[in-house]
Amino acid sequence: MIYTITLNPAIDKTIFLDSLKKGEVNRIKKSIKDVGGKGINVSKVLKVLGKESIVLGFLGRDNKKCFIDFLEDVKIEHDFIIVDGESRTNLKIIELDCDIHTDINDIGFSVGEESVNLLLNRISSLNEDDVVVLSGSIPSGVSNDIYKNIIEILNNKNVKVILDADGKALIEGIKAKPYMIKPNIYELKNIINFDENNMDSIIEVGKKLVNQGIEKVLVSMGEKGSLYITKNDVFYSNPLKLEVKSTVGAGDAMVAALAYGIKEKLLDQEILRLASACAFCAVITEGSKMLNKTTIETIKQQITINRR
Ligand SMILES: Nc1ncnc2c1ncn2[C@@H]1O[C@H](COP(=O)(O)OP(=O)(O)O)[C@@H](O)[C@H]1O
Ligand SMILES: O=P(O)(O)OC[C@H]1O[C@](O)(COP(=O)(O)O)[C@@H](O)[C@@H]1O
Repeated sequence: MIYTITLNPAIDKTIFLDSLKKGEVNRIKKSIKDVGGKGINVSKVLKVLGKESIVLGFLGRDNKKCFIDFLEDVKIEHDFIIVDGESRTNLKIIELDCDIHTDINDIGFSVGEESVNLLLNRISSLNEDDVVVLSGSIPSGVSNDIYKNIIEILNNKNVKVILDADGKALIEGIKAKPYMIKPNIYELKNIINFDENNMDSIIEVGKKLVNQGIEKVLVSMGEKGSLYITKNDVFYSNPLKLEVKSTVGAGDAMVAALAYGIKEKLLDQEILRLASACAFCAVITEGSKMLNKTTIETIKQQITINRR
């Protein structure tokens, strides 16, 4: 089974306005809401790809219904630890005049030690064939080394872990050597300094991480495409020129393809092709709505992968 772990779920509220004027009253043209948070988004894409997954993590008691209703509606299994308070709402601002997309992500609820222990116990029951996705920010009350602790538990059981995190959670997490990581270029820059305009420099950083014991590193570079670095290969997925509707969930769509690829034992090149197709499909989809499988298949045919 694939388990996705979302410690800090979110309702993504996307608002569309002509342009954001700081210090003034702004009028919204249109707004949409999606149930999100990184792990939940990964499970949504896995569902579209035809793979079952179970969503674990924390959920705020006060608005848990909208998450649970949505997941049950799309038939995604879940087993959350319910905590006091409300799961956050993250604001995604789209300025139509200048096509600038801005994310404002809330801190979220606070989680107590007892809830953390309940989650760690749940994770301890996973087995060798399982794949685990750990992604997103860490809520307050939870230590920055939670991902490191979880990876250590799972590595001891030979469970493959994909880590998609930022800042201290990523720095700590990679110390435990997860099977895969999917940093975007900014997340990677936060942990190691390199020249982001030089592809060889990015590859060198990826190889360094692989030499430290992380098997595969997928570096996503927004509109510049992505690099997949493994022990023996480096593949580059070329960007596609698309009408960008929302980049929210593009990284999560890639992570879903990584988990799918592990389970289906796909070749690295095919994993990258699928990851790119899912990401591009997310980019042409409004908010973080469910993707369309046929669109993913169509985009897949247009993707060029080069060995570097
Ligand atoms: N503006 C864009 N134009 C085309 N593709 C994009 C764009 N933004 C993201 N993507 C696609 O989505 C992938 C993930 O996006 P990225 O911004 O790097 O990750 P994250 O969503 O994790 O921050 C990219 O590698 C690319 O394939
Ligand atoms: O946990 P974080 O880092 O605040 O991120 C949460 C946000 O990430 C998302 O999962 C989108 O992530 P990506 O754009 O990186 O795929 C949103 O649904 C959510 O609002």
